[in-house]
Amino acid sequence: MASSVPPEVTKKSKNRTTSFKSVKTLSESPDLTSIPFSYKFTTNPHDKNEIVADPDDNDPIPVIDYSLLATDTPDQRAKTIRDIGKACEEWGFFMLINHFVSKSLVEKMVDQVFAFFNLREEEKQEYAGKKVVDPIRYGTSFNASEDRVLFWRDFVKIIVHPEFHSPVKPSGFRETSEEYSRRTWKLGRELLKGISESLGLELNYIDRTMNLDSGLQMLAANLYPPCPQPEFAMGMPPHSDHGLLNLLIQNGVSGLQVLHKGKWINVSSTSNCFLVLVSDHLEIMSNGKYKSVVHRAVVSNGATRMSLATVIAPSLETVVEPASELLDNESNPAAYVGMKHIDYMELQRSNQLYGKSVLNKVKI
Ligand SMILES: O=C(O)CCC(=O)C(=O)O
Ligand SMILES: [Fe+2]
Repeated sequence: MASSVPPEVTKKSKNRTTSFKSVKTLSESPDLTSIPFSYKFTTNPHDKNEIVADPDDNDPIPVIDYSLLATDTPDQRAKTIRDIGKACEEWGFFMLINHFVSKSLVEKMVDQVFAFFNLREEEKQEYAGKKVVDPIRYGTSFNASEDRVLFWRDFVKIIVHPEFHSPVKPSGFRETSEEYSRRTWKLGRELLKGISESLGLELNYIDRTMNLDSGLQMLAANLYPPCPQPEFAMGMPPHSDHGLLNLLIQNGVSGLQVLHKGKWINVSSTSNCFLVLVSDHLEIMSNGKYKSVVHRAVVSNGATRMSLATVIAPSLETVVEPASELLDNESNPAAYVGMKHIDYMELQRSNQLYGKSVLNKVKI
């Protein structure tokens, strides 16, 4: 049976009992030719019957040009809002180009995330927290005490709104992540205005009802070091995210796959483009009109992959339920029960991460 608790690191950090062996440390062992049993799926986790494909020219991944949403030309804005709505309905996902987060800031942020993961293990383990609302939480796998098989991934999650937090090291992380958080928060809120309109609601509907003035923004960075047996390991299993939107960037190494019409579609990385994922709370508030996208991260034995998710989410105290304006007792009754955001996060944290298992718990 696979052990559910990762092997201890030899050196424990001060005052911590939760130390673990990171995948980074493991992957750097000079004699590693196979993965430890605790990371190994006994059957190939990339099921033989599943279809993995590159995007089809006849059904391409939707691309939204942000500059056309921000334009003063009403026709162009209206068309972009329709395109966003279509992408949220048909894919739960789109690529965003021509936005206002500069390429140099994105590159600096990627460098800082790598610098964080390159700190000494004891320095990172200072942040080996347990609770979903720990302001900074460094960990491995998804929920190492719950996961039956460990995932080939280390992560750090940092809450940056409503209060900004940053690890002290590496130097420069605070300044870069503060600016990056500010820009992406603004971008997320602007996108949610367009999304409100695409649902036929007033511009500020989501902002207001999700209490975004005190909304939760979290930076979630993932590191996927080279894996000697990628066919038996998984970086992140199929899942959908909590929150409204996830603005994802990656370091130029592919590995993200989204589930679309029963196929896993490889999403390659293009420069200075955000991958925008519809998340569970947008599915709930839209009463299922927009579907949160199921996605996963596969690993390889090539270069280290890094991804950085920026979660744009309701305040922790907000009870998220279908928007009453969209409901109709006869033709569109509420399909989800309301739940506080923080309770939803706890539910996700205390369960195995798999598909839409958490969302299904609030479905009527
Ligand atoms: O690494 C990726 O591309 C996906 C990351 C992800 O799904 C997440 O952080 O929720
Ligand atoms: Fe995700």
